[in-house]
Amino acid sequence: MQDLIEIKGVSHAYQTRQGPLPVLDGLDISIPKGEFCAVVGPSGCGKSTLTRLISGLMKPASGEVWLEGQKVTSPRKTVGMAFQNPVLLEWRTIIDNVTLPLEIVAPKTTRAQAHDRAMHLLDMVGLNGFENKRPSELSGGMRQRASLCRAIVHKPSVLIMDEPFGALDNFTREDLWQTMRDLRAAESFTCVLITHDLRESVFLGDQVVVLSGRPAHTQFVLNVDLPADRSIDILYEPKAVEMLHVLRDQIRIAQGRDGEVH
Ligand SMILES: Nc1ncnc2c1ncn2[C@@H]1O[C@H](COP(=O)(O)OP(=O)(O)OP(=O)(O)O)[C@@H](O)[C@H]1O
Repeated sequence: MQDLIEIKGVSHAYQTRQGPLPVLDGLDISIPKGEFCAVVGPSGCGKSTLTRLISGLMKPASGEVWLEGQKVTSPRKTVGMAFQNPVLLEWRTIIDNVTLPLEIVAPKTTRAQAHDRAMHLLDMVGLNGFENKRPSELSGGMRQRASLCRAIVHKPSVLIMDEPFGALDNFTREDLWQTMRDLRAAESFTCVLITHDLRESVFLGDQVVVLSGRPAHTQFVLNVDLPADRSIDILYEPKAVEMLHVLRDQIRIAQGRDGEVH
């Protein structure tokens, strides 16, 4: 089967006043349709750069990114994105924030269809009853739930998330992991998650890709051989604990290659 996301020999450097800054170096990642790929690596190794390349916001200096059998050369409608900062528009209600992508990428959607789709998702993430609130009336975790709904409201085939749970406290974060697990079971997207949290990568991932220090290549790929309907408790079981040890060792190796880690 053809992989839904293929990153083939991708290298990239930023032009800075000090000269070129090589960030990615011959990166290879393959993600089968419907799979969840968590990407971890030392700070500053190029993880966010990778999300910009997959989403088509930037072109790699060399190598190729393919989505659904097509080479990525510009931003695509079939991609949804969620970031650490949910960036909801304060002058719109929560439901109007969630339906926003439909106005942009699917303008033929009727108001009733958009409303039903958004309410379905808000219900799934536990925000039924908050649809007419403004973003500032919600907690950080609730805003991030709304942001996840907005990222998938147009049924993207690819969901790219850059540290979406990074600013939340531990308990809220674990709640959001479970919400993400349930959304994933109900909707059919292929996912790339950038995270600094190894437990998050094991809980949510089908594979965890460890990037080396900058310029990053694929240092290690862990196949997360755990049941799809995993609960948080699974993270305390020996198999998951062993995976976390392996990943921690890999991060140490990656950090050793790049002196600039915090
Ligand atoms: N537009 C840009 N111009 C120049 N340098 C950049 C640009 N964007 C990012 N960089 C640099 O490229 C490197 C990789 O950045 P990137 O944000 O992709 O890393 P990251 O792994 O996501 O970082 P973190 O883990 O800290 O979020 C960093 O050293 C960063 O300072």
